[in-house]
Amino acid sequence: MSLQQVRFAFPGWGPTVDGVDLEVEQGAFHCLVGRSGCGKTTLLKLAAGLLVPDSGRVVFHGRTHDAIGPGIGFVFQSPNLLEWHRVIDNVLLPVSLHHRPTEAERAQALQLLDQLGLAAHAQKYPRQLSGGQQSRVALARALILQPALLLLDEPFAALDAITREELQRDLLQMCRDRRTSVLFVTHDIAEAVYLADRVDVIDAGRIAQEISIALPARTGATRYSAAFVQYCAQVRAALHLEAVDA
Ligand SMILES: Nc1ncnc2c1ncn2[C@@H]1O[C@H](COP(=O)(O)OP(=O)(O)OP(=O)(O)O)[C@@H](O)[C@H]1O
Repeated sequence: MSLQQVRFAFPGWGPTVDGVDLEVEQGAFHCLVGRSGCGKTTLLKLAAGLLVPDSGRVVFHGRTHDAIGPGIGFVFQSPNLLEWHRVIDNVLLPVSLHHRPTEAERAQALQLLDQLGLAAHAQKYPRQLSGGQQSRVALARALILQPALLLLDEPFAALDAITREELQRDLLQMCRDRRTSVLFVTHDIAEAVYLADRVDVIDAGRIAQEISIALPARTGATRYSAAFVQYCAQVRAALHLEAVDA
């Protein structure tokens, strides 16, 4: 997926996205980091085709696209589950919009839930789940059609630190296994450095800096490594945040 010289302004306002070039290669994991209001969500909606650029192009699989199709999964900050559907049927929702799910598709949904530690909860309703479990269901729903590209807008922002770390680990694993390309918006510098191959620092609707992250396979120890701390410092500097002395 690539954004080429994308510009966008809300009617009556100055540019929110101001000439962005961004390329997400297959299997790559990119994080967009920036201050509140810098245009991250708008950029993600442009990438999804939920907004249309005033100029420039969004290209997905070689074509300019104009709507979220089966090749793209989207996860919002809140899980947005359908309260009157069981967990399994929430996961199968993107399938149900096209046809009645087959047994094979139900098995696939159950497998996804199993990978996310939710096999025992498939028949429950969303209100019977914790916030972290609901986020996992939203992730499973976004993955059910095996999208080539996953767009996530601060999906773990409302979660406690422990649940968040577990979900970050599971998300990385699932995207790596499927070679899913990811564009992930977050305010959290450590989250971005842990997840990303590349962090794009956004400022006033532009990419202010691109930072490639070359960490070995992420494990629990990664967050305490010198290289990890160094990358966080680099992102902080790009955001003009006060330096943290080692
Ligand atoms: N519908 C709208 N009409 C006018 N301006 C809007 C609209 N939606 C967003 N904006 C403005 O566009 C700018 C960028 O918003 P956006 O939601 O993309 O920022 P963000 O970086 O995702 O912020 P946050 O981190 O707080 O979620 C903000 O100044 C916001 O006020």
